Amino acid sequence: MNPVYISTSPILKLSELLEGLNFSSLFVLTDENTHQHCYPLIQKALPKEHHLFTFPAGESHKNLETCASIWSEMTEAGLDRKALCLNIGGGVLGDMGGFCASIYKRGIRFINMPTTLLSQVDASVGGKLGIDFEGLKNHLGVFNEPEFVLISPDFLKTLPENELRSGFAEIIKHGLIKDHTYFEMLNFEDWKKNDWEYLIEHSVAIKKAVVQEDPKEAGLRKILNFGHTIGHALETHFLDGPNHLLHGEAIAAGMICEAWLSVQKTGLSQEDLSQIQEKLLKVYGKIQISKDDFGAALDLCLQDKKNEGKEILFSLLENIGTCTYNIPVSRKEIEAALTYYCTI
Ligand SMILES: NC(=O)c1ccc[n+]([C@@H]2O[C@H](COP(=O)([O-])OP(=O)(O)OC[C@H]3O[C@@H](n4cnc5c(N)ncnc54)[C@H](O)[C@@H]3O)[C@@H](O)[C@H]2O)c1
Ligand SMILES: O=C(O)C(=O)C[C@@H](O)[C@H](O)[C@H](O)COP(=O)(O)O
Ligand SMILES: [Zn+2]
Repeated sequence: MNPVYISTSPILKLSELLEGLNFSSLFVLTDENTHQHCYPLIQKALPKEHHLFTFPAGESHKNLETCASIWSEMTEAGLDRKALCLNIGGGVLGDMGGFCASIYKRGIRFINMPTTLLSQVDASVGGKLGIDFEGLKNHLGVFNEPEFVLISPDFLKTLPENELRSGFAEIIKHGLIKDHTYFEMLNFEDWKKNDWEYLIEHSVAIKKAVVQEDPKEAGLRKILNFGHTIGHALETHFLDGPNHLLHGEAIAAGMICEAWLSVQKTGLSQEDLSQIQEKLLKVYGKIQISKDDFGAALDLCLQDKKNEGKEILFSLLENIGTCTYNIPVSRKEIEAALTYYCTI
């Protein structure tokens, strides 16, 4: 895996790192918010001549149409194979910018500067790139590594609170799947008071260790997907409506449903379920799901990338800190998990 740097002097670090790369031109990608809040914080580190492209923010723009606009811009800017793409943004921008760079002229190099908590602790690390397609999360994509990831916790100063909370869900996931002590030390009572710098470092270490063992998700890496089979289905189902969910909000609900399934299927204790549920509900509350949503959510689970043939395969907990994968779960059982969530 290529290096992940965490630095409180992003201008100095980026200048130094850019010097080591021999590139013909620099293409900088931002969305409308990171253009305003993040680009100015590192502009001084960039060569005066660079090409800046900004697209609209949000999950609903993580699609082929935005990719087409990025590829057109890269073409108009005359980027050759030695060009370098700098992604400044959250998970949407990193996933899509990396994907566009990987496809353009069969691949140019790219760098990730993640600017949300979620992208700093999770999305920027591990080389999963892609976009949503026909209402399916990350349906088109590739595995490919950035030259490096440069994380600056300073970016978080302008991040809206609901986005910070969304990122916290992936941190909670890291504790649940790999590190009981980490889960226990998280502050759920007053979640905004968590020590983000420490959590970024520790979560990146957990994610790196898993990805290094299984970069292309042949097995072990599936544990990083705990909460995501049902979480993605909910995120996608509610994407364009009034009950729109951020990624982490959907995953938080998904983790409760999948912790319940873990009690039924992989021996998670009832006490552990109660603890997980209580802590997640304290931070995220309960999302509005009704029986009318179940059919669409169940159909979406059929498209999960962990599945094999017609079998829906989940990653489930054995206890807090240990996760197993490739557990077949029937439609009926998923429906029961959603019903459980509705009744808590
Ligand atoms: N590749 C992976 O391994 C991986 C892992 C987890 C999630 N993801 C993907 O990541 C996406 C979610 O990422 P996200 O939560 O970062 O969402 P995002 O990229 O949409 O960013 C959230 C919002 O915050 C704004 N923003 C970003 N940085 C800011 C800053 N510093 N100050 C002010 N505003 C800022 C953005 O413009 C956007 O409106 C989802 O599409 C999810 O599927 C990918
Ligand atoms: O890195 C991984 O592997 C993950 O599963 C991390 C997830 O948090 C992330 O949301 C990822 O994008 C999900 O990937 P997908 O393969 O389920 O689309
Ligand atoms: Zn995720």
